[in-house]
Amino acid sequence: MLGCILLLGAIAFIYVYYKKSFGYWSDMGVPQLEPTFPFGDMSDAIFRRKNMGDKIKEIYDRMKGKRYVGLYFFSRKVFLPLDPVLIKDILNKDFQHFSDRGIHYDEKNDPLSAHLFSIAGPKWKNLRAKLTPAYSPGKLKYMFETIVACGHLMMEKLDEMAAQSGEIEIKEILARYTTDVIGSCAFGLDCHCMTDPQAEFRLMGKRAFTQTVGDLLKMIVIRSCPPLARLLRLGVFSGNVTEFFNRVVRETIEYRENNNITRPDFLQLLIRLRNNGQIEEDTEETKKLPPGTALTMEEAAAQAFIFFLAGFETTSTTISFALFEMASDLAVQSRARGEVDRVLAKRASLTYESLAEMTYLDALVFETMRKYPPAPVFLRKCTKRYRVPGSNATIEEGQSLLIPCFGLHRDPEYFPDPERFDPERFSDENKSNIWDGTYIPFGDGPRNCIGVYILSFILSLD
Ligand code: HEM
Repeated sequence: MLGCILLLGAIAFIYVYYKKSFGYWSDMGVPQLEPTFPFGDMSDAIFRRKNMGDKIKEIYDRMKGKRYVGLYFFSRKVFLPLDPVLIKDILNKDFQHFSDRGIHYDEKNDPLSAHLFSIAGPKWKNLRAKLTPAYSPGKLKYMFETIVACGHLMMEKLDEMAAQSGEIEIKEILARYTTDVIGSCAFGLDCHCMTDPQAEFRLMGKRAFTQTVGDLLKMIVIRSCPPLARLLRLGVFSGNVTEFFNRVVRETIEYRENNNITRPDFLQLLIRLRNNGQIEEDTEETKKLPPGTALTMEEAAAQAFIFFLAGFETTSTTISFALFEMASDLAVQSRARGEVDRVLAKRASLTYESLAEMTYLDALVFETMRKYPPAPVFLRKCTKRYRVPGSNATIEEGQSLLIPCFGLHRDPEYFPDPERFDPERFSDENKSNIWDGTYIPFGDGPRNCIGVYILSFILSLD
């Protein structure tokens, strides 16, 4: 009996607490929706009735005309800026207030989660500066031949499949292609995904992006109560995935060091960073950073892991949508094919330089990422109290922000007739008409996508 009374009391207390919390934004004069107990505004996304990108776009469309909206994830307060000028300020000019993403990581118990995408504060700043040269176009030139070789292998596989009857699941083939590419460029390993659909790298990549009910419950604990997640030692990824990537990186590094092998790949750059704390001669900027940046084995594994994770799914999704649009519009397809044929006719084989001549293909990829941004919404965490310019609204330290990339990209005010696929929007004549801050597939500001140069290779060489 006493137990029942205590339970009812606790539920009543939580209910009242949530109800009070749900008035936070409107009390501050920030527009909000109608949050429901206990999930706030996010029950559709939590229960997978809608994906997060679609849910935030729905809110974006509904609240269009406002500069920002206040949301609730359970009782947590989340700020959603809608105005591209404000978004640009948050990501660039006022970056010092929003330098983190607020993604859970646990260096001690789950070191693979402590990668460039998730880590925070000075540690991120330091590592980003040290890793930036590894992602530069100069360093990436060495990957060119590897990517071309993976592309040839895929063409052979597609020819073989086309000769048989039946459908081809192109997204799966492309995921195997991009896994092979990233596997060679990041780890220097031949992952064999194109020849073997059950290759371990492919299975692990698939597992990392699949969410089981157990994963969902774990995520709810991680997002709503990070200290409890740490106490329970909940890993962000499944145990198999963590164990696999830690092992691959450790074994490969040890093998290279014991046998004095060096290879022109991302792992080699990490090995140098691990041993020397730097990749290149220190620049004026990196000299100013605090010392002690040499990576541990676990930290190196985490950086190779994010290179893999951030790389293979985003690029295979983009190529799949580009192929879908080309299959749906033969004029677009024949223009792209004509350009590739013209450029290739000038040379015996594909070269690094020839990519720069494929301007229509470039525009086509840009338009694909406008219509189908692989990261439809991305995150920031407020690290220093922020007064929203031109208003009385404030964002407090610790609160999260969602950046509505998908909403902006499909907003008819910025991209007329947004459902129409039209690479001409990104032609040399037209691209200057795109409003600043409305096209952000790679994010923006100091914490934008570090892989921009690599992916232009992977996408164009397909
Ligand atoms: C179509 C392909 C890709 C898209 C659309 C994309 C998009 C993004 C976006 C939106 C972010 C967050 C930006 C922000 O918060 O402002 C990001 C971050 C990041 N991306 Fe990509 N990405 C792609 C491919 C890649 C590739 C190929 C790599 C590496 C091989 C990569 C590595 C990363 C990393 C490490 C970060 C975190 C950077 C940091 O926090 O300092 N991405 N990406």
